[in-house]
Amino acid sequence: MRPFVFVNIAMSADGKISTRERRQVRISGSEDYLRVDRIKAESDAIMVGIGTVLADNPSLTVKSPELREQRRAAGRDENPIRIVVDGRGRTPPDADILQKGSGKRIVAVSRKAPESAVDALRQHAAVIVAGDETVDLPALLEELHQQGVRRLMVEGGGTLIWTLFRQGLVDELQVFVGNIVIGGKDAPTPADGTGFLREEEFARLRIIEAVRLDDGLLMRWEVERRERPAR
Ligand SMILES: NC(=O)C1=CN([C@@H]2O[C@H](COP(=O)(O)OP(=O)(O)OC[C@H]3O[C@@H](n4cnc5c(N)ncnc54)[C@H](O)[C@@H]3O)[C@@H](O)[C@H]2O)C=CC1
Ligand SMILES: Nc1nc(O)c(N)c(N[C@@H]2O[C@H](COP(=O)(O)O)[C@@H](O)[C@H]2O)n1
Repeated sequence: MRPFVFVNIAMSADGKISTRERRQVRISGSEDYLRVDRIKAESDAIMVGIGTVLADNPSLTVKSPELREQRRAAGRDENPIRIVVDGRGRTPPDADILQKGSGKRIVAVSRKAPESAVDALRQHAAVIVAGDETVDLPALLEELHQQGVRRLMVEGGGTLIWTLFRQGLVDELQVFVGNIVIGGKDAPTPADGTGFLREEEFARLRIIEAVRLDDGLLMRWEVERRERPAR
């Protein structure tokens, strides 16, 4: 068993999620940031890849005091469990995700992570070891489900999102398309990695909602369920 997994990402009108220097850019407007805060507060856990932690240093906390209070009133931690997928244990111990806000943190590492890095991370987070070279995502999701995570939000980046799609582990995709063009063939996109080659491999989506938000567009897609071989 695994949690319901939904991806939320903001991209430019030309399909980029940051610049080619991987510098975080503001793509969402204020309405979308409020929406993101809401869906974060509704989630049991929020997950990013180490590339995002190193590039953006996000805290992934719930920003609205009202939403944090609602979570507390419901007997939950103020913030969802914050998870980093980090094969080699490269999360800096002073990263905002480990330091800012209350609540649980999990760093998921592979068996390739140096023991010294894992020991340092254990001072700030629970560490889950899954996979030999990279993090074994199906095993991680199963473990999260066992720990009570039912609704998992994935905030990026493109490599992690691609791997989840490749392994058939995404249930819903929410994309905010902002009114900017970033350009650059090397600028990251919502699903990077190697990409599918054959049409029968493509993840197929059904539209749930498309609404105007800020000066952009919010699209919600359901991912069609089918057996897809992991490569
Ligand atoms: N516009 C937006 O909404 C967002 C944009 N971003 C942008 O995305 C970029 C970062 O994305 P990426 O470099 O692709 O990094 P990423 O955040 O997807 O992390 C990927 C890294 O995680 C590690 N990893 C370990 N096991 C893995 C597994 N099983 N599957 C995948 N990765 C695994 C690897 O070191 C891999 O390189 C930054 O430029 C950031 O600004 C990130 C989040 C949201
Ligand atoms: N929804 C959204 N819109 C944008 O325009 C963005 N640049 C991002 N980036 C994501 O938000 C994280 C920042 O989190 P904190 O504010 O530090 O909690 C960043 O790491 C990206 O995952 N998102």
